[in-house]
Amino acid sequence: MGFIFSKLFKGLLGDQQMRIIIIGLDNAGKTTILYRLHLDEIVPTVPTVGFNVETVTYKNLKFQVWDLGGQTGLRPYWRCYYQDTNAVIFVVDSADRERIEIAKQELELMLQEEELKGVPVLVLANKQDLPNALNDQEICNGLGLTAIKNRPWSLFKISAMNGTGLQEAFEWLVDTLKS
Ligand SMILES: Nc1nc2c(ncn2[C@@H]2O[C@H](COP(=O)(O)OP(=O)(O)OP(=O)(O)O)[C@@H](O)[C@H]2O)c(=O)[nH]1
Ligand SMILES: [Mg+2]
Repeated sequence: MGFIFSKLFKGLLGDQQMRIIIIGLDNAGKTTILYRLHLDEIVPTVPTVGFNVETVTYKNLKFQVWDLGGQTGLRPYWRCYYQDTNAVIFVVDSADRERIEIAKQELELMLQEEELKGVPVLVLANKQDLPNALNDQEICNGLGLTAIKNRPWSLFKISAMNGTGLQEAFEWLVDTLKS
């Protein structure tokens, strides 16, 4: 009985690969975040054309994490990756004050997608190490986050560059996916 239970438990948690996609405007820091999660390292990046995908293991859970290119011409292709997605990480460059409205529009488009109905969204306000970074209240207002009622969501201030906040944010996501 115990063995069966432990196998079942492992099947539910240990062997299951959750699919996560990371989206957001170009230069937000998505690829930097992916490799922070995967290797706990800063890797030099170039703008992503297409995607990067890595398996991230955290607390006995395996995540297949897809990092999608965020340049204007690539954003229409995000929806090609939405099927069977368990969670979305939406990354914002907190110092990019000029484009917060564009980020909001892209977020809204994503939230309307039928394939992502009810899927949790983790919003990462990245680049908090920069002096002119918007704070969480400003990001929350800028993206209109309080209007999101039909899914779990949360906002975390992070810096992929120095690693602050990312673990706490990912912890929220894991707890949300487990519950
Ligand atoms: N200061 C600072 N710079 C960062 C941070 N995260 C990423 N960057 C830098 O921002 C630039 C863009 O990072 P990427 O990870 O390539 O951005 P991206 O969102 O993947 O961009 P696309 O692939 O074009 O969509 C790089 O020069 C990173 O080193 C951060 O937390 N702080
Ligand atoms: Mg990239």
